[in-house]
Amino acid sequence: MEQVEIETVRVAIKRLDGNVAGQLPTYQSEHAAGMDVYAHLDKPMIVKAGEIELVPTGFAMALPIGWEAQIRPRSGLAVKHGIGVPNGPGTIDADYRGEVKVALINHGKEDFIIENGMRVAQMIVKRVPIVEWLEVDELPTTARGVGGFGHTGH
Ligand SMILES: O=c1ccn([C@H]2C[C@H](O)[C@@H](COP(=O)(O)OP(=O)(O)OP(=O)(O)O)O2)c(=O)[nH]1
Ligand SMILES: [Mg+2]
Repeated sequence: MEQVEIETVRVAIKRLDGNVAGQLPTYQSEHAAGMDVYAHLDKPMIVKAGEIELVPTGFAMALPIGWEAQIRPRSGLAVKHGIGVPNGPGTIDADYRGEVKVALINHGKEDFIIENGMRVAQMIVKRVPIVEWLEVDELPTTARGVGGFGHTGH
């Protein structure tokens, strides 16, 4: 694969009580965009059909200021079992020091069992600019203007 500019970022991560044997998020392939995130459970959890559960991961982190993490669904779980992330992508703020948790929703017809160590979602770490509003009376015009929500056709 062609080597272009690669950016790396160091992020402080902490295993929470009981996560000594647990796994921290890991890339599953050499150039994966997302790191898979593991359920950290004492006993299996059930996400009943049509319901939402919050899955603990056993870690907390300190993202650098100006960065965020996104918790996204795994396609395999979505396609095979109807498992999604209801707040997807979930947002982890740079100032959050609590346990990272994964909200899962079961859109399928069958209850879904989560075992300890199951890869329940994936996490992407991204830069996010801090916005300063510049309030104006008139916005710059564009060809699109106010057209949206299917304005350009199908
Ligand atoms: O999938 C997620 C989404 C959020 N969080 C944690 C980290 C995030 O920084 C915090 C707050 O999330 P968010 O801002 O999305 O939720 P809120 O409802 O606005 O809560 P708050 O008022 O605490 O910001 O919850 C997770 O662990 N997993
Ligand atoms: Mg919030």
